[in-house]
This record gives sequence, C-alpha cells and structure tokens, in this order.
Amino acid sequence: MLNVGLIGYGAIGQDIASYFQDYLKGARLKGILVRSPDKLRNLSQEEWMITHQPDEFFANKYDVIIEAAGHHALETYGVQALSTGAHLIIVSVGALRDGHLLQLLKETANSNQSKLIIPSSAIGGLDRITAASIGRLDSVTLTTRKPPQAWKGTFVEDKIDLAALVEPVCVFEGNANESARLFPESVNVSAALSLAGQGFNETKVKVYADPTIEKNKHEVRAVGNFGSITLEVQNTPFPENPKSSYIVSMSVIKALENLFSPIVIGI
Ligand SMILES: NC(=O)C1=CN([C@@H]2O[C@H](COP(=O)(O)OP(=O)(O)OC[C@H]3O[C@@H](n4cnc5c(N)ncnc54)[C@H](O)[C@@H]3O)[C@@H](O)[C@H]2O)C=CC1
Ligand SMILES: O=C([O-])CC(=O)C(=O)O
Repeated sequence: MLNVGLIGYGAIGQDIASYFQDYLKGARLKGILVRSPDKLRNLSQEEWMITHQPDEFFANKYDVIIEAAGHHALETYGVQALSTGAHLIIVSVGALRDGHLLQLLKETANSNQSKLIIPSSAIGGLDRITAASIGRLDSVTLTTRKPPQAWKGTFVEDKIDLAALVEPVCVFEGNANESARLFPESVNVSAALSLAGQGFNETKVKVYADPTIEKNKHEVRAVGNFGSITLEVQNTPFPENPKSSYIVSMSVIKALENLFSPIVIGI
C-alpha cells in the first residue's frame, strides 16, 4: 500500500482526493497540505491529516507526493518532496520552464532514487512525442482554445472584453517558454509538450479565447522522421475552476496506479 501526500486542495486536489475513497485500492492518502488555515475550517476531517503547516505535512513519511497547487508551490516544495525519497507527481509543469529548477529536481530525484513524474494531464500524445524525440523531430505545435470564462484573472481580461466576445480571438502566439510564463494556471500543457519533444524554445504555441466552445480544447501537431501526429483533445472543465479539467486528476490517478499496478499501458 503506497502512502500518498497531496499538496493543494483546489479543483484538481479535491478531485484527486475523491478517487482514494472509492477507486484506488493500492494507495492511501495520508496527508494534505493546504495554503490557508481558513480552508481547514471548511473541511470535514477524513482519515487523512490536513494541515497548512509544511513541517507537519512533511513529518509524515510518503511514498508518493502529488503537487496540485500551482507553479509557486512546485518551486517551494518540489526539491523538499523529492529529497524525502518520495516520487513526486506534478501538474504545474509550466514552472519547469525555469531550467535551473528542472535541473535541481532531476538531481534531487537522482540522488534519492525517487522520480519526478509528469502525467499527460490535460493533453494527449505525449507517449508518442517523447518516443519520437529519440529520433528527429522537425516541429511540434500546440493550439489551445478555452471558453471566455477560462481567461478571467489572466492578462487576456485586460486585452479584450471577454463578455462581449462573439468569435474566437488569438490572445497569444509564440513559444512554450512564453506561454508557460504568461498562463501559469491555463497552458501547462505547452510545458509538458516541450519536455516530451523539442524543448520550451522550439515548441510553437497559439492560444485562443473562443466563445463558440464549451470544453477546453488542445490541438497537437508533431512531425518528424517517425511520421506525424495530429491530435485534438476536448476536456470538460471543472465548474468550480473552468481553467482546469477533470481529465487532469484522472491522469494523475492513473500515473499513481501505474506505480503499483502489475501492468502499465500507454507510456
Ligand atoms: N498539466 C496540466 O495539464 C494542468 C495543470 N494545471 C496546474 O494545476 C494547478 C492547480 O489547478 P486547480 O486545482 O484547478 O487550481 P485551484 O486554484 O482550483 O486550486 C489550487 C489550490 O492550491 C492551493 N495552493 C496554492 N499554493 C499552495 C501552497 N503553497 N501550499 C498548499 N496549497 C497551495 C490553493 O489555495 C488552491 O486551493 C494550476 O495552477 C496549474 O498550474 C491545471 C490544469 C491542467
Ligand atoms: O485543463 C486544461 O485543459 C489545461 C490547463 O489548464 C493547463 O494546461 O494548465
């Protein structure tokens, strides 16, 4: 039985926790680290420990720690988590555009026989693109589209009137380094794609605010000597946070399951 710690209890964190109650058999949730003590007041205490104090959280021994809290949390706790010997499953992949952080996490994982695990989360095709990167990759591009409400709280809100939007508007075009920086809560998929394929500078990204759709859409196109891949995913957003999608927590749970399952599919 794997002991699991969870950092972050927002839309994704709460959904992840729900799978421990009725789905996962080989892992148990031992501790949750939240940011604000206010959150604790609203939570009914389950069998796991919930704390806003990092020392208390890390005093537990975990086999796996899951980050579902944002770039800053990964920057703050990533190295500490791996240095306990736990594997670290992350969703805030965009933080790894900082090559120094990525290097530090790799070195810490290496010296503690732990692993930094990056599930596909909201995107698909990473299995194929990371395999294809063994050969020659010529281009990897991503087009992300989300409905207007998903862009609230981002710089897009200052640029266009989201409520008045009647047709799709391109709000960003550039490389994954910039998209991961400009949209820390919304375009982590570009970072995962970069790490699988051509890196942050070479991966080309377009982002649209699109009033004609209800789901979060990601279109991936990669070409190389392996052949090519064209993939479109449509993710059902969380009602409580339309920037994120249900498939993210499902993907994390599958990555966790792969650690104890006798069979692993689709890597
Ligand atoms: N890789 C991917 O495909 C995706 C990645 N994400 C990443 O997941 C993150 C979380 O997404 P949601 O759950 O939808 O966001 P959310 O805003 O609903 O929840 C984040 C939670 O983390 C907590 N938190 C923040 N800093 C913390 C800290 N230092 N310690 C403990 N808790 C902390 C917040 O209080 C909040 O409750 C996003 O910010 C984004 O970076 C989101 C969607 C897709
Ligand atoms: O959930 C999604 O569709 C994608 C997302 O927010 C991200 O990549 O950060």
